[in-house]
Amino acid sequence: MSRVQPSRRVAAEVLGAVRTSDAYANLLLPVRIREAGLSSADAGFATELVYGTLRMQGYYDKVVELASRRPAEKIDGPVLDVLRLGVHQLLSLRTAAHAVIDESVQLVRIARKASAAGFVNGVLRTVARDDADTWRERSLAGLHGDARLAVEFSHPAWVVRALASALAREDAAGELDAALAADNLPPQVAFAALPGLADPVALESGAGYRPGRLSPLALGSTGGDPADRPEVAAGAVRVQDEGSQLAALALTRARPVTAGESWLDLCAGPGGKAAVLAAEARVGGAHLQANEVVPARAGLVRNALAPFGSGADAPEVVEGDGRRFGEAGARFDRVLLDAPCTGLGALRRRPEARWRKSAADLAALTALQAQLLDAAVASLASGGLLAYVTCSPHPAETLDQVDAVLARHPELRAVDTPAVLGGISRAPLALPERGSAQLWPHRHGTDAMFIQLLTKVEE
Ligand SMILES: C[S@@+](CC[C@H](N)C(=O)[O-])C[C@H]1O[C@@H](n2cnc3c(N)ncnc32)[C@H](O)[C@@H]1O
Repeated sequence: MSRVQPSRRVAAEVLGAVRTSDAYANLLLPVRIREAGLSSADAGFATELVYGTLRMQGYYDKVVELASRRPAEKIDGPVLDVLRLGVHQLLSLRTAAHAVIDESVQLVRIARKASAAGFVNGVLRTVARDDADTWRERSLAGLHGDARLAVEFSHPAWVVRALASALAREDAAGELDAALAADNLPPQVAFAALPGLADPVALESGAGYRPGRLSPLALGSTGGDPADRPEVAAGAVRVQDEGSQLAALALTRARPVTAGESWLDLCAGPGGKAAVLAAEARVGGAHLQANEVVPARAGLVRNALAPFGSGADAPEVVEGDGRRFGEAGARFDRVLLDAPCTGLGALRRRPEARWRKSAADLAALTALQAQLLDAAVASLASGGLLAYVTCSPHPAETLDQVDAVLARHPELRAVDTPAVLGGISRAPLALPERGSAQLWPHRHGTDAMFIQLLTKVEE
């Protein structure tokens, strides 16, 4: 047992928990790393093993099937975890075969699957006999179209089709390979310096930061643990994708803020965009209400907004179903609907997400999105501004929702969102000339956020 490197052991445990108990790798892995007392080098290796294996799982299963002549679903879960980890090391990390095979055999023993030790040994020896290019050719032989891309880029076929149709709607079908490949690369860490609490220009020349790329709040990282930075610990600087920053700023900066405006964040958990809204609201003299239906996530929103205090001008956090805002009640000058969605735009940072969601989840999500959109429209004051945002490029969650809400509500008008973002971004944004903005990892280096501003005409 002692012959297994602790990082491999932690990685196998996390893969097991992701498979059996719906654990989130990004939440569980840091806990397991801490509990195992891994050095920072071992922690980095464990992270690479878990994230890399989960992202490429679809492709690795194809390799395992060819090498074992057995369908992956017929292989015992803990044994398959060890094989996936082994294939990742052999084909992507190019780790020495003897180390991978020896430790993989130990790992199945630790998983109490000693009877599979010979099988694991044989399969990984077969994989190690050929190089990554040979396995790639072999895995793709005879496959065409979506099925080929699904294996090559390790995405479920329905996700390949969703990305293809989103890109085709922008006349950018030729970018599909680049979009799929970008989902398999780790995102760069980006920070948001919250207006009024931190100054990105002052920080960007300091230790640990470099200038951001698109968002005027953004800072890049030169490495190290974000939690070690005092301004991060104080909540003045947050880890946040630049696409999310731009989505929040589209709402707050599309037009000047009038003191006394009231703003609503309808689906606020865990509070990343709410923090940007709260900072912008304070600077402009607006008041923010942040709503979240899941109590634990409402708690996260409270934590996210804690640096803004509890005075009369502090943001208010409320709990409940956002659809209740459609009933009679307060009207807001600006509303953010960052809707629950498939999350297909954040596959880089949630490595297991692509295997968890299915096309069947889409129908329930799109129905909820439409209801939340109706509530957002109802809660919007005349002349008010609504930002409909998803962390998904799936057209059923983005363009189709926008077309449908405009058809249901003749009082709504689409705002030229690429033009608004063009005025906010530090660098030109390659966006198609239509009313909606779709950011892409391969093109913008952000999550694939969709942003559509809408306004209610004055009655
Ligand atoms: C995409 S996330 C929001 C992310 C958030 N804006 C941020 O930047 O941190 C969507 C949130 O909507 C919440 N949600 C789901 N259904 C809801 C509903 N009916 N009413 C209000 N919130 C809901 C989810 O719990 C989730 O926290």
